[in-house]
Amino acid sequence: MADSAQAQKLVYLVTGGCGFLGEHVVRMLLQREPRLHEIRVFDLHLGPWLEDLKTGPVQVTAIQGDVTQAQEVTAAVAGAHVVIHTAGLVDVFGRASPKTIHEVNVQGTQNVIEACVQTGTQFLVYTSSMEVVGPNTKGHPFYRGNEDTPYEAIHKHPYPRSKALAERLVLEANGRKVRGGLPLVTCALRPTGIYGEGHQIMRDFYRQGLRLGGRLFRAVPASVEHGRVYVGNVAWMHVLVAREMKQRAALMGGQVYFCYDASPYKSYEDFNMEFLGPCGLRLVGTRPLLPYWLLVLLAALNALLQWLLRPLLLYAPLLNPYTLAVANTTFTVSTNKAQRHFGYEPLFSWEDSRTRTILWVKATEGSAQ
Ligand SMILES: NC(=O)C1=CN([C@@H]2O[C@H](COP(=O)(O)OP(=O)(O)OC[C@H]3O[C@@H](n4cnc5c(N)ncnc54)[C@H](O)[C@@H]3O)[C@@H](O)[C@H]2O)C=CC1
Ligand SMILES: CC(C)[C@@H](O)CC[C@@H](C)[C@H]1CC[C@H]2[C@@H]3[C@H](O)CC4=CC(=O)CC[C@]4(C)[C@H]3CC[C@]12C
Repeated sequence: MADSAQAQKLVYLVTGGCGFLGEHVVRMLLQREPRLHEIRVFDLHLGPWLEDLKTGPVQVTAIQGDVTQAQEVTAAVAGAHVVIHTAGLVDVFGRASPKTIHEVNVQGTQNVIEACVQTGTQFLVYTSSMEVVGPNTKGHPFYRGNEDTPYEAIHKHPYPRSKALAERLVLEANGRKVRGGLPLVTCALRPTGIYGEGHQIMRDFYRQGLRLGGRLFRAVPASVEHGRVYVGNVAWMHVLVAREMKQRAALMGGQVYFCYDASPYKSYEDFNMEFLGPCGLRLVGTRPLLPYWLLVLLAALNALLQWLLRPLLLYAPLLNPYTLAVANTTFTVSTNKAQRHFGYEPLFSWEDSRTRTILWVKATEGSAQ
């Protein structure tokens, strides 16, 4: 919102502000949004690191709350100029029930929208996902696609379904009159697989490799490319959209934007090795060591075990029918819509993103070297 009132002191609310992406958004706002008066960090689980942010000139307000509780959301939104809604259950491993995923990701998003309308907050940025598009259940590749590329989006898994429903709510809310009579301006950002400092799945792969004597075993063909994007660039895109959407409401309102940077197109596993290799791990096999049908069988066995063990414990391995299917389907984006609409350029180069991620992985549990 680059307007003449540069001195205007703004109040931002970041839901999910203590999550992997959310923390980077909070820190990016503090570093690169000069008009901030207050940043409200709303999350079910508040991080201890928030206390360290309270020593600066910007008021940092930690709010422990649940997006499924409308009154808690309304109280947190009231008085905010901008809401960046990243909170969500990012679960493709069967940890949460489909009902809970829907309640958090869809009803929670509806609560945020209604809170903006009821309290007069005019700008809402929603963290959507590539999964709103695909990969679809037919395994159709999405190769170097953009926001306008035709693609048969078919969702059966609770997570992508919830993201698609929530994104539609956000885009349809664009233009609604908020309290005071001004129009609500909404945007949805679609990151591909986010990586970087704080990525728990990367940490899980690292730990798995350490347990296996410094080795990981290829399960996905190197030819299956997956788009990935550095968390710092995703955070930067959120900050930039929030800044520009007031001046460019007619152009940006109700739009979706893929999050992208210069991260290379590689298979999910080969991309992870860009970071895990320098930390001492080795990816065994130039092609999958097990035939696909056996991987399908093992994934199904994992799903069965999860169901059988659920009354006793949570068994949620990385390999399940959904993760195997997604990992084995090419999904890459090539677009410049964010650059054309609001001047986005990645803040972090591939080299910088890679170095930062490697340093983080090494710091998590020392190096395997
Ligand atoms: N991690 C990835 O590769 C991608 C993530 N996204 C989206 O980015 C957003 C953030 O994802 P991550 O940072 O990866 O996940 P995360 O799990 O690290 O962060 C989500 C945050 O939301 C909070 N949260 C969950 N349920 C809540 C509730 N009921 N009320 C309030 N807060 C709640 C969690 O405590 C957590 O801090 C999500 O909306 C996700 O769908 C989109 C594309 C890729
Ligand atoms: C066990 C092997 C088959 C291994 O390769 C499985 C990898 C698998 C855990 C990941 C492969 C693709 C990932 C997803 C993708 O990056 C898109 C996503 C978008 C989101 O909004 C949330 C995360 C995720 C679903 C991501 C999750 C992990 C993978 C399935």
